[in-house]
Amino acid sequence: MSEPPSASAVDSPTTTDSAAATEPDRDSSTDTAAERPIDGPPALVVDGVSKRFGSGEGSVLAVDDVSLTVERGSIVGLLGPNGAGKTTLIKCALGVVLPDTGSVRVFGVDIGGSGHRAAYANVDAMLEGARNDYWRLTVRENLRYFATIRGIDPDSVADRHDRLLERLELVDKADTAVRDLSRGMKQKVSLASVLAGGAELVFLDEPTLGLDVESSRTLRRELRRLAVEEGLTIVVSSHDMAVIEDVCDRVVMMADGRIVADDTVSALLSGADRDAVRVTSPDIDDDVLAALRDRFEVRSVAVEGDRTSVEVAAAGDDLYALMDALRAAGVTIGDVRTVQPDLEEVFVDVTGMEVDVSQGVDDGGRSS
Ligand SMILES: Nc1ncnc2c1ncn2[C@@H]1O[C@H](COP(=O)(O)OP(=O)(O)OP(=O)(O)O)[C@@H](O)[C@H]1O
Repeated sequence: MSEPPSASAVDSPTTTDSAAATEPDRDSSTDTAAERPIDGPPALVVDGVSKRFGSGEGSVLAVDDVSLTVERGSIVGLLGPNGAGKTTLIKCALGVVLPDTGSVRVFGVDIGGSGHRAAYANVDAMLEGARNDYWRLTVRENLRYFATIRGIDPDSVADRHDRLLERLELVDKADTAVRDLSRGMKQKVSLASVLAGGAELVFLDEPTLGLDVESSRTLRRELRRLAVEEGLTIVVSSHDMAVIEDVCDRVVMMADGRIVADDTVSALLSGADRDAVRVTSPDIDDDVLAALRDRFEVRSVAVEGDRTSVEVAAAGDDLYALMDALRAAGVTIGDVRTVQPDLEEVFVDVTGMEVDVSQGVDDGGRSS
C-alpha cells in the first residue's frame, strides 16, 4: 500500500516523542481553537536555538543560535539556499528534532517542558509535500482521519471540511481515492489534511511544489484567507518567491544556519540597493555591450529577435551618463523601463547565493 508516513513520522537522528507533533493526547490542559482566546502569547517563540548534526570534523552546525518570534495570525516566510537550516529549524520548532541549546515556546508553552503535548495540540505541519496523505482513502476520508487523530470528532467539523474542499477546489474530488489524483491535487489534499484538524499554527514546507499556476494561485489565496479571516498562523518555507512575496507578512532569510534578514516583504524590497533600468534597442551589439560594461554594471542581457535588452544598474547622474553613452554609440532607444527589485534579487544580495531554480523558481530570463 502506497501510504506514506505522516509529517510526524519524519526520520531524524535525534527525535523526541515525534507523535506529539501531530498526534497529541487531548489531555485536560489542551483546548480547542474555538475555546482559546485570540489574545495571548505569540504563536511561536524560538530563543537561541542551535542544532549540530554529528560530531568532530564532519559535523554540521545546521542551526546556529536562531531567535524568532511569530505573532498569531501572521504568515512568515522562511527563505534560504539549500542547506541553510530551514527544515532543521522547523523540525526543532515541531519537536521532531531536539535542539542542542535554546528553547521553543508554542502559544506560550515550552515544548521542552512537561507541557509539550499541550503545546502541540494546536500545531501541525506539511513536510515534504504530499507525503502525509493516505492514498487509499478518499479526499474527504483523509480530512476526517486527520481531524480524528487530533482528537476531534470529524462530524463536528464537517462544515469546516466542506469549506476547505470548496476553497481549495477539491469538491469534485471529495469522494475520489487520493492515489487516483494528480500530483498537484495530492498536494492540495495534503494542505487540506493539515488544516482539517483546526491547528492554529501550521508549518508548510514547499506547499506549492508540483502545482500548476492556477492551483498555486488558489492555494496562495486560501493561505491568506486563513490567516486574515481565521487567525491561522503560518510558517512557510519555499523556494517559490511568488508564494513568499504574495502571501507572507514577513520574510526570514537564512544562510549557514543563521538568520541574515528578517523584515516585511515591502521593507526588504524598498531597502534593496537595486535601482536599474532596462534599455531595449535593435542597435545594441557586442561593441556597445563591451563599452557599457567598461563604465557601468550590466546586470543582464536578453536578445529577442532583432532587439537586445540590457539591464544596467543606474540611478541619478549615472542614468544621464548611460543615456549619453548610448547616444554617443549611435543607439536608437526603443524602450527604457525602470526595473523594480524583486524578492529573488534581495535574496541574492543578502545571502550571496542564487535561488535553486531546480526547486521550482525560474529566473525570469535574467540569467543570460
Ligand atoms: N539528519 C541529518 N543528519 C546530518 N546532517 C543533517 C541532517 N539534517 C540536515 N543536515 C544538514 O544540516 C544542514 C541544514 O539542512 P536543512 O535540511 O535544515 O537545510 P534547508 O535549508 O532545509 O535545505 P533545503 O532547502 O535543501 O531543504 C545541511 O548541511 C544538511 O546536510
